[in-house]
Formats: sequence, structure tokens, C-alpha cells
Amino acid sequence: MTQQPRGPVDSSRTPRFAGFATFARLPRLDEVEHADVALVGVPFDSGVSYRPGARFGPSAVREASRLLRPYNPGLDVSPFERLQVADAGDIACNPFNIGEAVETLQDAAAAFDSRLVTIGGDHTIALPLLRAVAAKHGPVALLHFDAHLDTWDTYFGAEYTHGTPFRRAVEEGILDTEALSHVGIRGPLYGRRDLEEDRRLGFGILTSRDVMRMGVDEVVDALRQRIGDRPLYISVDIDVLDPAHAPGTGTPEAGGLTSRELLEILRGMAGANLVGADVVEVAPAYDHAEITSIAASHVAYDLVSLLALKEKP
Ligand SMILES: N=C(N)NCCCC(=O)O
Ligand SMILES: [Zn+2]
Ligand SMILES: [Zn+2]
Repeated sequence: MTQQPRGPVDSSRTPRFAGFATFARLPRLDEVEHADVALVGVPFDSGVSYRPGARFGPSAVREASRLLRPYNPGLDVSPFERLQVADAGDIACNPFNIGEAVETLQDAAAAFDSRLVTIGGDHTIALPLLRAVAAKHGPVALLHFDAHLDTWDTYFGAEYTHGTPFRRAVEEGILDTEALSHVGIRGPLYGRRDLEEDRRLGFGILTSRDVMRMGVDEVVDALRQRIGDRPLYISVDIDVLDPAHAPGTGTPEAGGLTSRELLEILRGMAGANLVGADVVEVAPAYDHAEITSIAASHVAYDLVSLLALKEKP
């Protein structure tokens, strides 16, 4: 290929509301020879326990990402200049067979030679994504933003659901159990045992209340200390945000983070050895004025920026 596109379409020449939506108006993966980072959608929500609809997350986040601009002042980086970043479209998974969908996604993710920032989809998808990452890097540190633990065992006997990916991942030995953190946990549980089992799996918790009391800087310090320079995977369930900041999601819980807090904690990870990330649980049917999909698009943009900061000088 000769003249390959790079970076977003220029919004001062082609209105940002025109044309097909790729993430941040970036080139499609099939338009470039190689991408350092690929944004990929996983329109799968057959693992949800309550409100369905995250299958429409990828397209909503792409639409909401039209307003993103190429320079990220929060991290002082122009991610699309440093790296070739492309939109790989969606991975099509069987909505009627969760086990098959998980396998399809694992194989598809493993086949990329780009780092992936994945847009879900429900949280079930984190398991196959982590498997693919661990196949390349070995067990990874996990920074998990969520209202929910997602370390429950089974629902209706099902092992693969959006409430269980991280228990499966620990069982499979694909996580580095010295460096597992949940941030933003809150809301009612089934019992105290949920917390005990979560702790036994190796997780440390910074609750939504901890974030409020400690403040962003102290939270970042604690997380950085735990993560060190291990290969790191970041999984962001958008319901970590308060329903005021993310109404469009399947299992909303009151008392969550603001989008500002979430973005600032993410920016605190600058320089970490990030190897992959996802943003999940955007369910646009419950959204208003794109509040949730805009938040998710900014989260994905900061995740790409973190990869850009790390990959090249
Ligand atoms: N991963 C998300 N968003 N939710 C998990 C909720 C599981 C439950 O209903 O108990
Ligand atoms: Zn959640
Ligand atoms: Zn979750």
C-alpha cells in the first residue's frame, strides 16, 4: 500500500458529523498495512443478568467519538501521531451460545498483531480478551473499574456471564494474583461472603467511598505501587460511573465515580506497562443525550493515549 491514511479525518475540512463512524474518525484497519493499536467492537450481550442492550455499545461509542480531537492535553500526547491507530470493526459472536462466543472472541483477539482497545459488549468478554493477552504476555496485572466485583461463581449454573469473568480468569491462572485491583465497588451484594471470596482470589478493593475519601492522587499512588511495571490490563465497566454520569448501562448502582474522577485515575497510569484494555457495558437504549457513550469514548481515547505514551519515546 502506498499513501496510507493515518490519524483522524480532518474535522476542519470534512464535518465531523459526516460519513461512516469509525472510532475518532480514524482509518479502518483494512485501509492500513499495520496498526500499533486497534479499536475493536464486540457487540455481545448474552451474558447479562439484568438489562440487555450492550450489544449496541460499539456503534454508540463510535458515534459519540466523532468529537474527539487529536491532541490529548490530559496526558500531553497526540496518540494518533505516535502510533498508527485503526478501527478494526466488530468481532461477530454467536448471541445464542455464550461458550462459542467466548471461543470466537478469544481466537479473534489472539489473531491481531496490534494492541487492542475493545469496546463491549457486556463484561463476559473480558475473559476471552484476557486469555488472548495472557497467551502473549503471561499472567497480567488487572486494574478493574466497576461497581461490581464480577468474581461471582455462576448464575443459573452458567460459568460465563458478565458477573463471573474475573473468577474464571483467576482459576485459569491468567492473572497475576499479586496485582489485582477493583476500583469503584459499591452497592448491595448477595452476602459478606462475596467479599471474602473476592479477597481469597487475590483482589484488593478501592471502593467508590474510598475514592471519595482518599482522593485521586492517593488512589493512583496505591494502584501504581501494586501494579509496578508488570504487564497491565485495564478493564473499565462503564457502570463504575454514577448513573448520573452513565445512565446507559445494564446494572446501574447509585453512588458512583464521576467521569472526571475516572479519567484522572486512568491518566495516573501514564508510564505503566499497559498491554490491553476494554470499555464495556454501554447500553445505549437506556442512555440520554449520549452521556454514557461520550464518557466511554473519552475513556477509550485515554486508554489509547496511555498505550501511545508507553509504546514510543
Ligand atoms: N458486570 C456487570 N456490569 N454487572 C454484573 C452484575 C451481576 C449481578 O447481577 O449480580
Ligand atoms: Zn458492573
Ligand atoms: Zn462488570
